[in-house]
Amino acid sequence: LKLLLPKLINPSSRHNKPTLPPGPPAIPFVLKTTLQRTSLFQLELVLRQLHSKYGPIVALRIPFRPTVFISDRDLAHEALVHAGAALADRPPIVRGPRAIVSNHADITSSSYGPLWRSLRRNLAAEMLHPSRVRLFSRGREWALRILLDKLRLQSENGDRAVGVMESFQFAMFSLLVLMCFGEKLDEKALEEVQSLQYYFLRLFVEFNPFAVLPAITKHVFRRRWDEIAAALRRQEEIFIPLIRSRQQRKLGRRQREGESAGYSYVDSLLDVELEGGRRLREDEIASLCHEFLSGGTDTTSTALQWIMAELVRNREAQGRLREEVEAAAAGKERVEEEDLQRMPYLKAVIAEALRRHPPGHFVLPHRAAKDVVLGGGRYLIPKGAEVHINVAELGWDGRTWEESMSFRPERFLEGGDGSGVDITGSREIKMMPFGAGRRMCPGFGLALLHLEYFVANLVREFEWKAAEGEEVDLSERLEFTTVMKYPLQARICSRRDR
Ligand code: HEM
Repeated sequence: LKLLLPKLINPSSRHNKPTLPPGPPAIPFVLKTTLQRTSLFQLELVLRQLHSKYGPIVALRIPFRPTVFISDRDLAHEALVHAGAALADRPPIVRGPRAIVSNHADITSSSYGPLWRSLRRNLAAEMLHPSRVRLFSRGREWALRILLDKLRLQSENGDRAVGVMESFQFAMFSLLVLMCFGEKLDEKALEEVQSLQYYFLRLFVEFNPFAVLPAITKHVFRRRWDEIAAALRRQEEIFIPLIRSRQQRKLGRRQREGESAGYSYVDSLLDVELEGGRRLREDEIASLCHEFLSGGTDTTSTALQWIMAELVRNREAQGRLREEVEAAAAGKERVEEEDLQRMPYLKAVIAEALRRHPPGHFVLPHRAAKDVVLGGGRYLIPKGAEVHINVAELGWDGRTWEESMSFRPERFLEGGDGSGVDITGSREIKMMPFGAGRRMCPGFGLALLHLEYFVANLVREFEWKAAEGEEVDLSERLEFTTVMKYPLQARICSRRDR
């Protein structure tokens, strides 16, 4: 390390060989430990300063695990697409709650290998392929009804503004639970599972006392450890009977009564054959269900809230969208899925909101499986380094986007700077709310469908206005996703009473 450090810090000793990207001097061990215990995502402000000092690629010289931050679209494309395979790994998960919750069986934190491949292929082909997604159109109608009923009740509040995020989350969660377990759970059960999900999500961004020496810290923070273990047990108590019920159904011995769907994520997981022919255990299936529910609900409802917030602020955009929706679904009770294809402005509104307010400001951490060189041979990302890409900064880059901080859906229509943008980033990256490359979010198609279907119907059903005399505040706050600091309060007036 002594030999290496001067070279890393002093660029003149480079001799044109690729070197670690620029950055502040070596970070002492104490800081490394703190970084590991808190979330790197909380460093966003510090990073902005580092990027303005060192440029679009910055390395923190953390001993044994240099950590690289990228906020430039070409470098991001090089890292995620060209060098995709070498940077498709994930850092090992820090021990403690994160590891217990994922139970070493989820897609998100699996290293780039056979387990990840089997699980991801199963999710993509058996659940998220358009032919599978179509199986749940009745479920989407049902979830939409839940949402509209809740909002209608809220709108009876006269002209007062009401908070809408909880209703968004509940409807989205009900739908994901139906897709996951094939069952419509009652409201009480749904609320309990949902509150457990939020409990686990918070663990990701809170201070993690078990990251260092868990064998000791778990005794020091005994109460907290026991509380997490109890929440996990409770989640399994709820999930495992639901999993068994699908297994019985598969074996032709249907046990549970009530409404159930013909297909579910659990059904696909029961059929997964891992390397060596092993099947997934019940507790592993439970972890994957947890991942499906948390991955699918929180991000999508966060995005939905940002979209509706922008539409409340931009009455002109809301009016234009409503006209498009009315024309495409004329004479129908609801906007149906096939109508969405005739709504370019709706797609533009959603793309613009995802650019301006990506629910995740960073992709999940990537890890270099071997030495990788980026920036035309200039920067070395050594094996074992962590790589973080700043999704939000890419979408706000003034070199790519005109008036990048304004909400202007028109830019995604013909002739605009976002026209024809490839959201998967395979050709080039201009924005990447779902990441890009091998680890890109497999749920992006489903998320876009849910957003389009819900937004079109929400705008058709209600007029959305700000609270009397107030403007919607777009300040941000980091939870698991980047949410509205002041959750949206809107006056929602049914358009059926006009
Ligand atoms: C608006 C909604 C959503 C957004 C903005 C979003 C965003 C992301 C991002 C940025 C990543 C990390 C990519 C990377 O590390 O390079 C990711 C990964 C992932 N997402 Fe999503 N996501 C959304 C919805 C969903 C849905 C609906 C599902 C599933 C039903 C899902 C499942 C996953 C999974 C399993 C991964 C891990 C992929 C892997 O490691 O291979 N997401 N998502």
